[in-house]
Amino acid sequence: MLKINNIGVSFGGVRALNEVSFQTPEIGVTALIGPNGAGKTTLFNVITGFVPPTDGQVSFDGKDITGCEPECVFPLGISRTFQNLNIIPELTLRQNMYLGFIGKENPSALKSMLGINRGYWKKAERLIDEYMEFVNVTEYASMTPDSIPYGVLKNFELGRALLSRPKMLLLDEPAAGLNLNEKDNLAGMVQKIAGEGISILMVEHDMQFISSLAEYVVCLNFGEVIGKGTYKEVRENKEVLRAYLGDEDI
Ligand SMILES: Nc1ncnc2c1ncn2[C@@H]1O[C@H](COP(=O)(O)OP(=O)(O)OP(=O)(O)O)[C@@H](O)[C@H]1O
Repeated sequence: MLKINNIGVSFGGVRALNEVSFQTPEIGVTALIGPNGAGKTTLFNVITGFVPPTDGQVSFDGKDITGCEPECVFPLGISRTFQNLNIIPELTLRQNMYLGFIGKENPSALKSMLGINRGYWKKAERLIDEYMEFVNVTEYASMTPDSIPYGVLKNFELGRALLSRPKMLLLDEPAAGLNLNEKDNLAGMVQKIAGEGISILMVEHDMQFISSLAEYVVCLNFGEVIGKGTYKEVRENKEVLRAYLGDEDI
């Protein structure tokens, strides 16, 4: 589905990614792991068009999307969440949910003002209700983010990313900052989403969370792939262990 071929990214003198290649399975969950600064978020930014690669190609569903900007990548069916919450503080949760439509479908503003495309907005309202329900945030719909628990806001971001009904979902540290109960709930949701045929690529540090979900794992260190395969294969990979634990602990 997603093919990363020889990707390199340089930020001035910093080589953030170097000759990164892997392919995600057609369906299921792929985890992208690696120590801090390994290049995980940079790779997400390359895939979603926020950072153009210096070298290499990205293809999705057989289409070359290298260097495509976010507004071209998103309508192809790639949706994402960010490491930090991307929520407008002045808007209610429900109002923030509308942002999940921007860029996928662009209803005419004039028709909306004249009330000609009511059907579109009815469908949008229905989808918003459905996905807020799915991620268990309905009871917070009319509240602004400052009075909503962090775990709820993380769930909300997942729901908003689903609103565009993507083929692939990129989750940047979805379990970060969640308690055990919240992580369990999130794992259940991720499993359901994957079960519906949406391919998931997630950056995550929580190994227990990864082991319970990911069919395929790719490990980066200093911008390079140092291991890929099943969770078990990667966990037993000496280079991966060295990157996480240091030489003396192996
Ligand atoms: N816009 C930028 N300008 C310059 N250097 C950058 C930029 N973005 C990232 N880097 C550098 O590229 C490298 C990879 O960073 P990146 O954020 O992708 O790592 P990461 O694996 O996501 O780390 P973390 O787990 O801490 O989020 C780091 O050395 C970082 O300092």
